[in-house]
Amino acid sequence: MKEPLLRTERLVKRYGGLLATDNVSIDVRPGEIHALIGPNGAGKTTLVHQLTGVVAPDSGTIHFAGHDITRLPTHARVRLGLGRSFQITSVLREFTALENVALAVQGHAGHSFRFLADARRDETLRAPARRLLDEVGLGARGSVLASALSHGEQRQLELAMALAGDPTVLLLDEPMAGMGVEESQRLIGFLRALKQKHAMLLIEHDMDAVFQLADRITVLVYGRAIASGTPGEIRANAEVRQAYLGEEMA
Ligand SMILES: Nc1ncnc2c1ncn2[C@@H]1O[C@H](COP(=O)(O)OP(=O)(O)OP(=O)(O)O)[C@@H](O)[C@H]1O
Repeated sequence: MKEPLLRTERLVKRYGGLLATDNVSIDVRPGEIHALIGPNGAGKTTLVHQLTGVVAPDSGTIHFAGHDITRLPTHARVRLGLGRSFQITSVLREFTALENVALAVQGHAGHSFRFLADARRDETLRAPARRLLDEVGLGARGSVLASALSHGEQRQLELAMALAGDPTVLLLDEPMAGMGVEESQRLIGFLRALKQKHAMLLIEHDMDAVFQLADRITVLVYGRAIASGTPGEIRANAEVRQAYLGEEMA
């Protein structure tokens, strides 16, 4: 079995008397999509916030790429290759898709001395930005203003912007939210193609997408990881069916 890239050990986060994450140990290995599922309030967002450095755990550790990152600030984690997409990326609506990705490439390359206007024209930024747009299926939409993209396309754009940092692990927070069936299916195809280069921790409520995409699934209920395994194992797990999946997967 491959060594994990990202690993938490017994992560605990309390809010007053509530255990939002209760000794959660989870890992992400090279080439895989590991999905984290569970009912509302199970602690998924709290776990991701601890991984990104937004929330400090009360106890437990987080290791990434050979480093103990438990107390590192967010930007240091990003620099090590821990990326995040959705719900934080700031797409500039009045810039084109290509310009947005070029700016993300610039941001990750640390060219902060350049002016914004330059970044939009700079071929050394636009060339990798074009490749990233191709990778997420937006190659033909580079010259379209971000504000004119469909909801699904904006999600693809955010994904391209997250990939600009070439993350070894990508945290995806509900990427399918608000998407129609066709858009979700397209995104599933792109994510599947990307996972060899960018392992992923996927938080998603759309169980069809989860069971299509995940190599492994961990189920969180009341802050506790009650089961972890392949999609087949999770589907067959009596405790999971009772606590969460219910009739949905019957
Ligand atoms: N800042 C906070 N202060 C107090 N309680 C919080 C805070 N953040 C989260 N909680 C509580 O911790 C628990 C876990 O919440 P969290 O948002 O992590 O769950 P979730 O699995 O992401 O839910 P959802 O699927 O609805 O996004 C919930 O009971 C929530 O009310």
